[in-house]
Amino acid sequence: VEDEVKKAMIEFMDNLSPQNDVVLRLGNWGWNSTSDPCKDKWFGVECNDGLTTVRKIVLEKLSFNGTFDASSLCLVTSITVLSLQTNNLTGHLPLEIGDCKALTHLYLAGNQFSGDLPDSLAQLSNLKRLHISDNKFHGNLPNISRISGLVSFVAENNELSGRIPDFDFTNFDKFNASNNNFSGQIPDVKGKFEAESFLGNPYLCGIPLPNLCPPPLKTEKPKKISAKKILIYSGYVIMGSFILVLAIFIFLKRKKTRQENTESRSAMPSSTIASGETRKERSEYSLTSLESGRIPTLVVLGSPGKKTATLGLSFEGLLKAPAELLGRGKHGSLYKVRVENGVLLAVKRIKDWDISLEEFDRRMRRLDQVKHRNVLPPVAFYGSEQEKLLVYDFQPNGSLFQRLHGSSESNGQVFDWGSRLSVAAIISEALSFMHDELNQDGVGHGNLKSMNILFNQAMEPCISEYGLMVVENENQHHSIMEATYYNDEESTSSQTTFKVDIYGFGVILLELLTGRLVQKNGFDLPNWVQSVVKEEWTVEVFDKALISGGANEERMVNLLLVALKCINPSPNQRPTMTQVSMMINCIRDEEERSLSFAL
Ligand SMILES: Nc1ncnc2c1ncn2[C@@H]1O[C@H](COP(=O)(O)OP(=O)(O)OP(=O)(O)O)[C@@H](O)[C@H]1O
Repeated sequence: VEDEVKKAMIEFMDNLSPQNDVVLRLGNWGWNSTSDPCKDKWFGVECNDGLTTVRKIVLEKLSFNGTFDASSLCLVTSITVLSLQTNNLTGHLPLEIGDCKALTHLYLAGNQFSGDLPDSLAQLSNLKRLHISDNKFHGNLPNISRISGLVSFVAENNELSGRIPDFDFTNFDKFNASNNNFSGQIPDVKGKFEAESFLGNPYLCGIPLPNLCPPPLKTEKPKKISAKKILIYSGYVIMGSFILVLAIFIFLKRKKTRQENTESRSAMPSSTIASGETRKERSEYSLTSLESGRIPTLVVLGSPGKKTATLGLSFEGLLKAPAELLGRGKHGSLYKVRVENGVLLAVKRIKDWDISLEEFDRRMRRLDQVKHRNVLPPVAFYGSEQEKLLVYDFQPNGSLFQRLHGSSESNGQVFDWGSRLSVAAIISEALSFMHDELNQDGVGHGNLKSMNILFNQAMEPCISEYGLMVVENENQHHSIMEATYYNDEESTSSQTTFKVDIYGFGVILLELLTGRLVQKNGFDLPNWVQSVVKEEWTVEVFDKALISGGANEERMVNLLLVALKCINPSPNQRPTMTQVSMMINCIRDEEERSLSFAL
């Protein structure tokens, strides 16, 4: 370990325990300039395997009564875990804590710290656990909700005030803000924490506390309407009624014409259902923007014996059915629709897809020909100039995104290393198959992400929404993260779409390995992993749940290497999906061999 590091650590220790008797004790514990923190195993210090870098400092229950000199300690930028719990440390938490950039765990509970928490805490973007309970911290919390990987915040018994930041509680396993002076509405805790986590804050309100928040104050009194205005409004009403009568007249006339049209089209093949746009009931979504000149048709795909086809799916039935909005992505909205016979469907409504109707029709029929058990085929489609509808069977078991980042109670299952490796292998095989089959057509997935990996009835992962995007000219409207999919010179190649998928798949592998969200509040998973890996191979990247579950580190590193190949900034350097699939299968074979040895 370098001399500067040693010096900084000794300085930090001198401030922690200014009393001589402790310094004497330290004589036996190391912490002096003649020895090495790693090789001579200073008390409370843990290093990397090569004994060159200090990783953890744990100095708990030692009755230290000095101060925390972060300006010295944080010169040791490699520290990931710092625990000074249960001492008698006083003073502020210094601003320089923000320089301890690698920190993942910061435990300061059970001391006499006081003052405001510094804003620089919010710069610790790798932080997972922040425990500061039983101190005298006061003031507002810094914006630590921007730290996307945070899984616990424990701060009971302080004097903290202001609002509780809008944390994303989805990944949290511990949270306690009780016995402080927090006020205002509690943010949505996603049902993960009970009242105990918030009790003892007299001005805090809302779920999960029993006291509801007061309704927002009404600022404006209704104004009196003058006689002049009444006259104007009555004019509008009369004019409105006249327009309404006219509209009904035109509508009835058109309806009659359409009925005649429909009758004359009854000789069409049974898989193509023509329908008019009249309907008495309206479901939550409406297709009012359908252009009038064209009679919309719903094309039902699949063999005639296929379940959904025989259930007599029709466009009109689809429109009438009750629909629930599941999500609004950047490419369109997704609805869960229960059709007449009780079957649940997922209907994707895409607006402004720059694809001709002929190409859309050709593409959907082509996709219908390429079948893989782990790729969800559309069961029907509808196309007009302005919008396209894609109908899929509804998958009841959620997405990979939910499985990784949703609450563990919701599915009651642990997502262990074996299952994650298996998901990676299955999806890579399915994608490799699709890429091979559709190579000539140049149709890739185009929007591969963990939300588009769904678990079917048998809990097998399936790729959904394959081929819904035209990638060639998407550069203009891609998000910041996706911009890295492209390299300017190479983006015009017809193979771009496949390379984009490989990047997307690499990111899914990173999510499986780290358990972290891809991108949130400025956090960028690929960049983060690359920066940690660049320093040196480290287990810090991996999801703690995998490590505590006994996952094999070597195989995790091997999978990480595959992921890094996939997210290579230069598309041409990325492997093909067939190569990726082979690499992952090798890792899976090794895993299986090791399991059979263990038996
Ligand atoms: N067939 C399906 N069955 C059940 N759930 C689905 C189905 N298809 C998608 N979902 C889920 O519905 C939600 C919304 O899906 P949607 O496709 O609108 O999101 P998105 O992929 O983020 O959007 P976009 O592709 O426009 O970026 C997601 O959680 C997704 O996992």
